[in-house]
Amino acid sequence: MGQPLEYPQYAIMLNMKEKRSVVIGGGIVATRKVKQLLDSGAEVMVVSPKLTPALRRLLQEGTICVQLRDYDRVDLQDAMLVFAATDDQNVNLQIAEDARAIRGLVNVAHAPHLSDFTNPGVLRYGPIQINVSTGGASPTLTRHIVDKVDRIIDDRLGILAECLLESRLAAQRTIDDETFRHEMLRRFGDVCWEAWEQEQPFPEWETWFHETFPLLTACEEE
Ligand SMILES: C[C@@]1(CC(=O)O)c2cc3[nH]c(cc4nc(cc5[nH]c(cc(n2)[C@H]1CCC(=O)O)[C@@](C)(CC(=O)O)[C@@H]5CCC(=O)O)C(CC(=O)O)=C4CCC(=O)O)c(CCC(=O)O)c3CC(=O)O
Ligand SMILES: NC(=O)C1=CN([C@@H]2O[C@H](COP(=O)(O)OP(=O)(O)OC[C@H]3O[C@@H](n4cnc5c(N)ncnc54)[C@H](O)[C@@H]3O)[C@@H](O)[C@H]2O)C=CC1
Repeated sequence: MGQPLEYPQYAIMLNMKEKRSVVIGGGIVATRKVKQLLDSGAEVMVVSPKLTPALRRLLQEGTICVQLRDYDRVDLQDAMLVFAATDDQNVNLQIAEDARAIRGLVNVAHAPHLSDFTNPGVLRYGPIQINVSTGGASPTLTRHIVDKVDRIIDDRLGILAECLLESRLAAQRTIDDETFRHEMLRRFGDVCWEAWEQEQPFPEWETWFHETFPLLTACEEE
């Protein structure tokens, strides 16, 4: 069961593409973890004598590897992330100990205070990801916060993030002076943010830049 954490958790965004994760357990919690890992491009192995229908389907499709038996410490070989998600607390604790011996990072489903990492509630809008954590205090509270944030943010903000990425790439190609480029991107980002808040159309980078610096553009064209 949960206990207060000694320190706030360190926030990090992991690129899981082709990285190996092992999920021990084949129940409801394990299924949720597997889906989230697959969404992030991870390679997933599940170890459990029983599987939910969703996990069975993923096995049949060849999307995950499965050892259809009880956990054994060899299962942790080469795993970057380990999920101890069985309904047997002693097995979960043994997995945590074994994972630490091989320096893997472990999530213990029944004990946030014994976990190296926990999963936050996640909201995605295009490239934007908003993560919510209560430090293990209350997953129900996490879900309410997620729902509330989702009522404030919309998909247009995801589209804006994609447009801003394009404008940054364009600016990196065309403006050599770093200080000036950063200042321009900051100003353009502020203008776009305002447009999102006011529910106005987003300005286009080239047009905005040329309108803001007509003289500069005229010099360039000469
Ligand atoms: C520490 C953490 C570890 C981790 O899993 O990483 C953890 C641990 C535990 N969860 C428990 C219970 C529930 N978990 C959920 C749901 C979610 N749990 C998630 C994360 C986390 N859960 C991490 C901390 C997050 C934070 O810090 O805020 C979410 C946000 C994301 C995710 O799982 O990916 C996901 C939202 C899914 C969605 O939005 O759909 C529900 C609600 C539901 O299912 O609807 C319930 C039942 C109601 C309740 O208890 O509130 C129990 C008690 C078990 C028992 O009593 O036996 C423990 C163990 C303990 O606390 O001791
Ligand atoms: N982190 C979270 O969000 C939550 C955590 N929990 C905790 O997670 C535990 C698991 O919850 P559920 O998935 O709902 O349980 P579940 O009963 O659906 O699944 C348990 C799974 O563990 C497997 N298992 C049991 N012993 C095993 C072993 N020795 N080796 C490999 N697999 C083994 C079973 O075959 C089964 O597939 C709960 O007991 C609870 O403590 C519960 C709810 C949410």
